[in-house]
Amino acid sequence: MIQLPDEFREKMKRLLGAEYDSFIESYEKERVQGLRVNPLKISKEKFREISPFHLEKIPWAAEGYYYQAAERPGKHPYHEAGLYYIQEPSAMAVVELLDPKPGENILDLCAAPGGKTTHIAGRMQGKGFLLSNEIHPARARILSQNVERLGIGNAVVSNEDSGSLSLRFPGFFDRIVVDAPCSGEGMFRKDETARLEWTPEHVKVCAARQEEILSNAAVMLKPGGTIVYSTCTFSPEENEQVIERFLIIHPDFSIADAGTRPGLYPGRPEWSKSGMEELKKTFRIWPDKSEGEGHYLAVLRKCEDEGSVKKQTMPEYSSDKSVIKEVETFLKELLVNPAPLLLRKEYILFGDQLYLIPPEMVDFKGMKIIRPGLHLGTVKKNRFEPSHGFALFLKKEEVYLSIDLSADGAEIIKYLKGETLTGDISRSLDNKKGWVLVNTDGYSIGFAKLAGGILKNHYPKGLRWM
Ligand SMILES: C[S@@+](CC[C@H](N)C(=O)[O-])C[C@H]1O[C@@H](n2cnc3c(N)ncnc32)[C@H](O)[C@@H]1O
Repeated sequence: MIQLPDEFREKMKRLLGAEYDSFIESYEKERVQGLRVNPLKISKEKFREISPFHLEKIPWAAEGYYYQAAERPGKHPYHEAGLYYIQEPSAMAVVELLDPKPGENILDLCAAPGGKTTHIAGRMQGKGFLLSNEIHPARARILSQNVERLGIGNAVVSNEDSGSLSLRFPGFFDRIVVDAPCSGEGMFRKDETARLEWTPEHVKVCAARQEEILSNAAVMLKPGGTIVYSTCTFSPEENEQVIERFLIIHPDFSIADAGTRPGLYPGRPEWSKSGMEELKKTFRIWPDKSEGEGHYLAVLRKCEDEGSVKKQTMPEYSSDKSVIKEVETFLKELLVNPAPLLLRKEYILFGDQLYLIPPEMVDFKGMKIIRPGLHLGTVKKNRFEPSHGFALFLKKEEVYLSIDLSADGAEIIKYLKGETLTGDISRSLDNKKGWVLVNTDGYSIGFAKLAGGILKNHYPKGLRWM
């Protein structure tokens, strides 16, 4: 049995009373593993058909499945093609409750490594604007890689603190996720560091930080908008008590009634300071009652009549004619139907890197931005080189030149290792030349460049399999 902090055990015993034995026994069970299908790439029905894994439905998550730990889906070509995201099952409840819609402005405030962001983007279907923010620079880069891997084109990845963002985006977002940094008691089965770092003082520090982040989120929400607050911890100080204080300080907010959900249990008013009955409408996932590690969730709604929303200024899009001509020529050569992208004019150049930013993104001068939108590629002298992210965004049927490698074959492994592709594969493209979209079982995974019958591998060096 794993070693739990003594004070944690005592506290949970005090809180749970008769329910304690069952709770503590759950630490003797194996942790459960989940993956979430990425609808930007594949439908869940199709994925079930082609999946080499033994999948079982997660009751509270439309795109979520349990898999067997020994199957290691993180090491499969489908993972590199962004067909799914590996995510702890209870964490999938957050976006279910958020219920994002195509066309909305959505903020994921504490977003790395990207579980909620990739889930939200799947629901948005490429329409609307997703700002995905992470305070720690190294974690923000991992988040950006996951946005790329899942082929997301309408997200901006930023590296800001919540206070700075709130000055920039007052009343701007329809929905916000605050998946707050917490003491991680729900991670104890899988994460030794969370067990070692846990102290009652750490719980208090987390609670103060959560209140600050949630207050900043409140500023950025439109009247009538929704925040989902969540943690992966059990302590009432970071859950019911944070929501209780938030509602007292923000009378323009209330807890939304999200009904009942399979596997989700009511919040505990008796663990708040005032016994606030409304807290019953928040949710808990318990590791002994549901097949998940544990979570707390609250859906908060801002009332409708909050005065006018500040008008935002738009960014200065790149107007460099030679760059735009270069990329437009490239898109016409690559794409069967380039019109939808050619109509877009929201180009931004970061050095020699060209991005197409979501049209709703406001002026971001002075902000720390890791990924300002869809990364189209690098502007070189008299030519344009497409990015890996653009390959993952595209679909096989959208391009003139493509090859398809079986996920079970040797060629895909060669490609993922960065080797040059020769023989039958390049011959299948006759004497053509140019950028070729590489697919695995029909799903885009990267680019190669065809010249003289040889396909030069453009799978990024940093991602290559050893
Ligand atoms: C629970 S994790 C987020 C997990 C993520 N939402 C996902 O689904 O993959 C909390 C995140 O908050 C970040 N964080 C830490 N301190 C913060 C602060 N003061 N303000 C905002 N975010 C913070 C952490 O770096 C961490 O990435």
